[in-house]
Amino acid sequence: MIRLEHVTKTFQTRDGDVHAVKDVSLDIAEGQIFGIIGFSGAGKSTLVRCMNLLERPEEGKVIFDGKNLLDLDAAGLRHARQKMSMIFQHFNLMRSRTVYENIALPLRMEKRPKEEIDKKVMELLDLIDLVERRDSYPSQLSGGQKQRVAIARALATDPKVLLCDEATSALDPQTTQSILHLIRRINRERNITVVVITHEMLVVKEICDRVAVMEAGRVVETNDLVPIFINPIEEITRNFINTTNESAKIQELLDTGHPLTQLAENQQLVRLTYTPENAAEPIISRLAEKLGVESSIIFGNIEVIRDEPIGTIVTKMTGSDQQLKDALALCREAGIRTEVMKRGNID
Ligand SMILES: Nc1ncnc2c1ncn2[C@@H]1O[C@H](COP(=O)(O)OP(=O)(O)OP(=O)(O)O)[C@@H](O)[C@H]1O
Repeated sequence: MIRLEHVTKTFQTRDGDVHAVKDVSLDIAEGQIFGIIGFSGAGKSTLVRCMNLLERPEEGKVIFDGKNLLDLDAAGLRHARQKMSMIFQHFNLMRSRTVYENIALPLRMEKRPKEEIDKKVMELLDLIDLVERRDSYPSQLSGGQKQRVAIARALATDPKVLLCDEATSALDPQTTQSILHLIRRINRERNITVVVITHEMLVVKEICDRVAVMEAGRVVETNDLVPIFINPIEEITRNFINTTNESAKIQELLDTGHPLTQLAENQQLVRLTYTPENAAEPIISRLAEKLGVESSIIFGNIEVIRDEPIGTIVTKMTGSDQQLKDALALCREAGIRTEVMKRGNID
């Protein structure tokens, strides 16, 4: 549906060039919810704005529905943009217009007949569950309600793609959940491809089918949701994933030198991540029986991602240098991901 090929965007500023997006290639399939995650300044907003040419990349191709948008004339681009709607963190509603008028606006700009506009707006008000608030002004609505109106307005022109730039970042967790459910419903029921820009892995975990991780203008890792949780390659990806479970707390305990994380010279602290396929493996007893390595569990957690349970435990393993190395190898052989968080002899 959307393909970016070697997209590069540089801003010229008084302080020099800012390389916001560097050589990014991505493939977003029709019907997918595609997440782009990264810290502030990673280039996510610029990248998504390159998708509808709100920012014009100086290099690369932006292919939407088989056409390179950079080759289109003004009319062609206008037409393509009607099929790609966008919602924002701060909703961007017209404050002087009612809910009804805000949703009707894109249709009025297209000079659609009044009856058609009325039918469409009422259908969308029903979808966002705000029929009763049709005559309210944005200032009379909660943040979640405002975002619902923005979503309805974005859907008015029957887009094929919905671009969401930090759409839930200004909302509380409960409202975030309800907006994410609405986005997922729209995706499923209307077959609208969704691109979600976020700095929160919880958002990715909740609704995305596939995710790209951005760092300093580049996409450093892309994968489907479950594999990226089971086997993240880049450190930044691992850090994002750890924000979705309590195992990040272990890092805090490590950083503050908590007694639980103090190690003797013959110990190592290891995070083990396992999936249903290898969960049956009695790894802790096998380490003891086969290698004589003792393990004490200091943390355990199971997350369910797309109905797939993914377990994490953090263990303190005790043994000689060789035994500890063999322990890691045995875990890996069993398909369990291992990450040594700390070694006793390098305190
Ligand atoms: N119009 C602009 N002019 C100059 N620099 C810009 C412009 N827009 C973005 N940048 C710079 O490009 C880099 C990437 O910004 P961008 O907003 O795309 O990142 P982001 O990952 O979306 O971060 P945030 O979530 O904070 O918006 C930043 O260094 C930013 O300051």
